[in-house]
Formats: sequence, structure tokens, C-alpha cells
Amino acid sequence: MRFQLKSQVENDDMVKLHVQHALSIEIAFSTCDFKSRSVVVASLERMSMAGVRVTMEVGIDGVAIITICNPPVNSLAIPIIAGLKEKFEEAMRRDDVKAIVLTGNAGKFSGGFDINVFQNVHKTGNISILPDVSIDLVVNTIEDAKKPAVAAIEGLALGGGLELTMGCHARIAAPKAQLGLPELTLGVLPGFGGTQRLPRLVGLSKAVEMMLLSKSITSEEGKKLGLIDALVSAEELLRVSRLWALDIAERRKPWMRSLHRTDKLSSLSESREILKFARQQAKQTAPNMPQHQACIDVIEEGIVHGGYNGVLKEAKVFKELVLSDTSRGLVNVFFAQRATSKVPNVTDIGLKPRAVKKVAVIGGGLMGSGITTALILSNIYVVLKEINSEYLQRGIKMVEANVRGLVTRKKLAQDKADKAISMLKGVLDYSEFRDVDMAVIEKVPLKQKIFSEIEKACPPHCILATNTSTIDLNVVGEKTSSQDRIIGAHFFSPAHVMPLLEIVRTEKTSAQTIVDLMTVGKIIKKVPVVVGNCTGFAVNRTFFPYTQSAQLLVNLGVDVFRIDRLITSFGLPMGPFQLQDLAGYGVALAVGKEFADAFPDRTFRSPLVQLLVNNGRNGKNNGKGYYLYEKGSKPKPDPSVLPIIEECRRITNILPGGKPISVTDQEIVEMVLFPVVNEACRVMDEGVVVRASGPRHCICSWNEFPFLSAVNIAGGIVFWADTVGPNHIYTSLKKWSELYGKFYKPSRFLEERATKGIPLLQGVRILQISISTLTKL
Ligand SMILES: C[C@H](O)CC(=O)SCCNC(=O)CCNC(=O)[C@H](O)C(C)(C)COP(=O)(O)OP(=O)(O)OC[C@H]1O[C@@H](n2cnc3c(N)ncnc32)[C@H](O)[C@@H]1OP(=O)(O)O
Repeated sequence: MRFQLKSQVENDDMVKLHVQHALSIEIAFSTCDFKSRSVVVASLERMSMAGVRVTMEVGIDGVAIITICNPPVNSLAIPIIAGLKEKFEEAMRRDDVKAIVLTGNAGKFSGGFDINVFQNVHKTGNISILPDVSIDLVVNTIEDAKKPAVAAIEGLALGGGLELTMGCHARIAAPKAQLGLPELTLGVLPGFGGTQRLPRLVGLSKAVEMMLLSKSITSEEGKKLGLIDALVSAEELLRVSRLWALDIAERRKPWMRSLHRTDKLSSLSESREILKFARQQAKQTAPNMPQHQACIDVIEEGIVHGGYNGVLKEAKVFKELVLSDTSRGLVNVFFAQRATSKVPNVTDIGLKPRAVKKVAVIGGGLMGSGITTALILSNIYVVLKEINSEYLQRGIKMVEANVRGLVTRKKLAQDKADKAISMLKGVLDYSEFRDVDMAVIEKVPLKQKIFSEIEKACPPHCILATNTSTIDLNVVGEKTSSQDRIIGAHFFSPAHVMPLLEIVRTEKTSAQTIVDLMTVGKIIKKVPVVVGNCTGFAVNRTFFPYTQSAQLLVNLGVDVFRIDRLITSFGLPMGPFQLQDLAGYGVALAVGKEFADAFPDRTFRSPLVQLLVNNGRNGKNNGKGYYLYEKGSKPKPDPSVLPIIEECRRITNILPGGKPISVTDQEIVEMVLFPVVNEACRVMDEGVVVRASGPRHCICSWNEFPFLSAVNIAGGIVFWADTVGPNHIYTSLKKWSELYGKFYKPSRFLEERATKGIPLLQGVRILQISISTLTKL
């Protein structure tokens, strides 16, 4: 198939788009001018040099091996899809081909459809650049073909990758392959027939679970469930797949077309029950995510009206979802997360991460035990040190409870839990420290002393990390001669659950130390983000205005419960007051003081939390805060807190004219969130985050756990701010600062961007910040 190139090619990107749009990379040059041709050739050459191609080799046994090559994850870019179609058609035409084996290059089947294409659609609004893969390639060219195809799977088969394999007539996999349909995390649904074929291969309940929770399974589980037909070693994969394909061609094995299967589906009434339950669950866990309900609807279409109709509906809904704001936001988050792993002069200077096999954790409190849990779950041996056996036993028990909790919640198998626990050793002195690769210090009062002690106890290559949200690393390292090895590792509680890891560097931290800790972060399944050394680092610094502005509003006469209600209906998991109850007032007072000292010009000093403490309240810790907490029931607003709030208002005495201010619901949401945007602008401006040079990174996302986040801030707080409009934010803050004081004063960065009409994210690389981290404030 051919495509015509516009005679006027404006830029390189445009050419890339055209090249991607092509159903074949066989290009008609007839209508393009000389300049355009050379750009096209250069673009194709680049792709080819990067190894982007589909190859086909036909063996003497009559089996064509079709291989997807698109490093690093063999994503299904548009030229790859075109190449697959071309090679399958060639295989059908050739008399020397009896059967086909489809596989991926370099130990990976495929990471799925090319997510860059979604981004192109979001940029251009042009949905027609999405090719028709589901019917044209998967149904017509592969599944309904006159020659059988077997998928040989190694490594990854995710999203469109797994969907391609399900279009084949059998699937053979190497051990530990990762199989899943994670499309919902990108705001879309499986679009190459996955919503129809997966239920037909593994049963409806399991398929719904895999899709709605974006949960991958291993090839071993896939074999048990029937998704995988045979499990063989990586060395045997191609040989067994070839034989299997020939066996199907010669009818020694069944020629199965997944879309036509019904043997794994239960009765219509049972299926409806399963889907009804899934709908209810999704309503609770993903209330603002349209793709969840849409996915269930599409699955139901196939159950009621047959797989083919399901595929047609899937294709229609897929396109609608690609254009949704949720997808726009979540795709932004996907690339934002990857951007965090690129730190100039650190990750681009050829350093290889050193193996970290054994870690010493000093301090077994809440954070120490959480960090220990995260490490042992990833097979890293931990020596946990405490100052006496009572504390040590308590720390070990907490780790065991964390691990047991995962087993109870069915997140971890018992044998893996046993293995994890066996990786832990409790100690009371430094003798076990002589061969550790990293030492992590839980927040302790005697930081300088401990650092100089462990410097002597640990080997010279050992990374010296401290978990802290505020500590000044320069001061901590002062009494050591190892400042290049000192680094902050800011985990968020509970450390074995929360995905974000802030890696705090000082001017002296070596690039090797940063690379090593980033790698450990990835191994223990965190999103490591490198930040500079300042009060609150990036996350707490950005979010401190969240509770501050809520406090200010209360002192201006707004009801606490109204604020919480509006913030939760906006889509955040909890309002600022419930969050304060959860985090504990000790944290609020301590952190509040630090910020007040660091940023006195923009701190609102509310005595409310101290008054609550004076009145015997300590939030969730003692069951009494703004809310009442009783076992087994949801937090209830506590009206008896209102007189304390009145007392607070008398002290601050900022009610304009002695009367509560009159504000709309929307203004309240904006008055809580715009100051967060404002602080994020300062963080970007100061370059706190990630890079000393090069493009700035910014605070972007509040939704590491996307199911909990508001749809309209799904792409992150600054992403959201750009959709609201920097000018509206700037003028609102300016107005409030005139009315209510300096707390709302717009930052220089915001003012500049708003007045020049430049989006906040323009020219700024993105950093992922998790909504779940709000609980840390
Ligand atoms: C129609 C269909 O149903 C729709 C789809 O298929 S949508 C796509 C579904 N697939 C996914 O969601 C998988 C997304 N990818 C991932 O989860 C992870 O990248 C992975 C598990 C594949 C690999 O993880 P890991 O080894 O840690 O590498 P990671 O750093 O994430 O990715 C390596 C590179 O591959 C890129 N990449 C990964 N998957 C990609 C994809 N599907 N499309 C485009 N690029 C992709 C990343 O952007 C990154 O690029 P960079 O080096 O330039 O930053």
C-alpha cells in the first residue's frame, strides 16, 4: 500500500507523522519535492538505523519466523504494524510457507502499541493517525488467515503485544514472561481485541481483574489459566513454537481462534453478575475514570452479542477514549515517569549501577521497618539495627506484620513471604556492616554522630543514605569525609507500599551514588525522582500550601467540612482536614514550623492544630480530630470541634469586617489548589527538581495511583494548571493576595508565564509526584 506525501513538508515532525501514518514504508515520491524526499529518507534511515523493522525468515521446514524489532521494548509503532501486515501477507502468498511463528527481538515480545502515537493524537487532535489494527491486522490477517500462526513469547507481552499473541492460534512462552493488558492506566482500553479474547482464554472474572486492575501475570500463571499453551525454556522457545505451528497446519493440534471460543465463558446470567460486581467495584475505586466503566460495557457487548460485535464496539470506544482528557493526562504521566530516570551528568555519562545486595537499615521504627520490607520483598538482604533488643523486636515484628498484611490481602504468595522474611537479620551493633553496599538511616536525632559511626563501620564503597523529609544533608555529612557518598532517600509512609522515592542530592553527592540509588529504587519498584536539597525537597515543599490555604480559609470563616467535601468531590481522595487527622498533629506542627521558618513571607500561622491538641485531640491517632474515628465505621464530622474553631478565629481575628467571607464552591477549590500550583512554579523556577542544568523538571502529577485521582488533574497539578489557564490562576491569586494577604502572592514564574501567555509546562520536563504522598504532609 502506498501513501502520498504532501508536497510541502513543513518540518521533520510532520514527516515522521506521515511516515508513521503510512501503512507501508514503501513511499511514493512522485508528488514530493527534492527537499521533502531527503527528509523522508533521513527519517526512514534513522528508524532503520535504530533497528525499527519487522523481519521474516523462512526455514526449510516451511515455518516463517516473523520478528518484531523496535528497541528497547519492541513497541508496536505504526511502521511495525505496517511491517507485520506486509510480512503476514507475504507469508500467506508464498508457497514455501506452511505456518508462521510471531516473536519479538532481544528477549521481549512487545511492550504494546506505541504510546507516542497517543501523544501525537493529543497534540494534533487527529484520530485518523490510529491505524485499524484490530480488524484489519488481528482478525483478517492473522486470526482468520489460511495458515496458522503461533506466538513465541519471551519477556514482555503487554497491551497490544499480548493482544497480537491472542490473535495467533497458540501461544508458547518462556518462563517468567510478563503478560498483561495495562491500557486502563493510560486512560484507554485494550484496542486490538483484548477485551474480547482475554475473557475467552482465561475466563471472565480473571480477565476483568487483569484489565481493570492493569495486573500482569507471569507465563507460569498464564499456563495454568489457559492463556499459554506450553511453557518452555528460552532456548527451546523457537524450536517448540515452529513444531507447534506445523502441528496446527497439519491438524495434529487444534486450530483455535480465540474470538470464536466460548468454553471459558460462563452462562449469561453468571457473566452479568460478574460484570455487575466489577461495575460496583470500579465505581468505588475509580470513580472519575471513564475507561473503567467503558471497558466493562465493551466486554459485556461481546458476551451478549458475540466476540466480533465486541471487537467492533471496542474499536469505537477505544478511539473515543484516546481523545479523552483522562487519556491525555495519563499518557502525560507515563512519559513524565520515564523522564525522571534521565538526569543530566548522571545517567548520561556511561556509569553502570553497582550491585546492591546487602543493605543496613539503622532504626526499625515505622519508616525503617517499611523500608526494610520494601528491600526484602525485592530480594535484597537487610541487616536491621536498633539500639536495644526491645526496639529491635518491635521493628522485626513490624516488618513481619507488613509482609503478612500483603499475604492476607493476596498481594504476595506465602512462599515469597517466607523467602522475604529469611532475608532479614536484626542486630544491635555494627559488626555486620563490614560488607553492606548501602546503609539507610531512619530519621534519628543524632544524625551527624551516626553518620560518622557508620562511615567507619561500612566498606568504602557503601552508599550512606538517610530517610528524611526535611533534614539538611550538607549539615549531616559535615563530620564525615564521605560527602560524595551521602544521599537522601525520602520514602513515603508506608514505605513498602508508596511508589515514590525522592532521591536528594547535595552538591557533593557523586553521580555514581545517585545512579546506584536510582537503580535500587527501580529494583524495589519505586519511582525514583532526583531532587535538590531544600526544605521539604520537592514533594512536601509543593504541597505545604495545600493545608495552609485550607487553614487560612477556615480562619476567614469557611466551614472545615465544606472544604473537605468540595475537595473530595473535585476528585482528591481526601480533604485537607481529614488528611491532617490521618497524618497526625505532631507531623503537622513539626512540618508547619519548618516551613514557617524557611518561608516566613508566605506562611499563614494558624493556631488551630495546637488548640486541637490542647483540647485533647490528636486526629486519627486517638480517634478524635476534626472527625470522629470509630472502629469499623467511616470518619464522621465532629460538631464539637466547632467551638475550638471559633476560638481560633477569635485569636487570628482576620475575618474581614468581623464576618465570614462569602465564596463559591469553585472558589474554595481554587483557593486550596492554586497556591499549590504557585509553589510548584517556584520549585520549577528554582530548579529544585532533578536538574542543575538543562530543561527544568516540574511537579506534575498527583496520581501515581491513578484510580484515586481526579480526572481533571489526572496528568498532574501543573498539567491541570495549564488546562485551567495560567492567566486565570495568576489573576485569581493576585486578587486574593490583595484581599487576604501575602500567602496568595503569585510567584515570579507564574506571573511571567501568565502575562506572556506561555503554558507552565512549556520547555519544562516533567516530574511525577504522587497524590498518595499527600498523606505524608
Ligand atoms: C491498542 C492497544 O491495546 C493499546 C496499547 O497497547 S497501549 C500500550 C500498553 N502497554 C503498556 O502500557 C506498557 C507500557 N510500558 C511499560 O509499562 C514499561 O515501559 C515496560 C514494562 C514495558 C518496560 O519497563 P522498563 O524496563 O522499566 O523500561 P521503561 O524505562 O519503562 O521503558 C523503556 C523505554 O521504552 C519506552 N516504552 C515502553 N513502553 C512503550 C510503549 N508501549 N510505547 C512506546 N514507548 C514505550 C519508554 O518510554 C522508555 O523510553 P525512554 O527510554 O525513551 O524513556
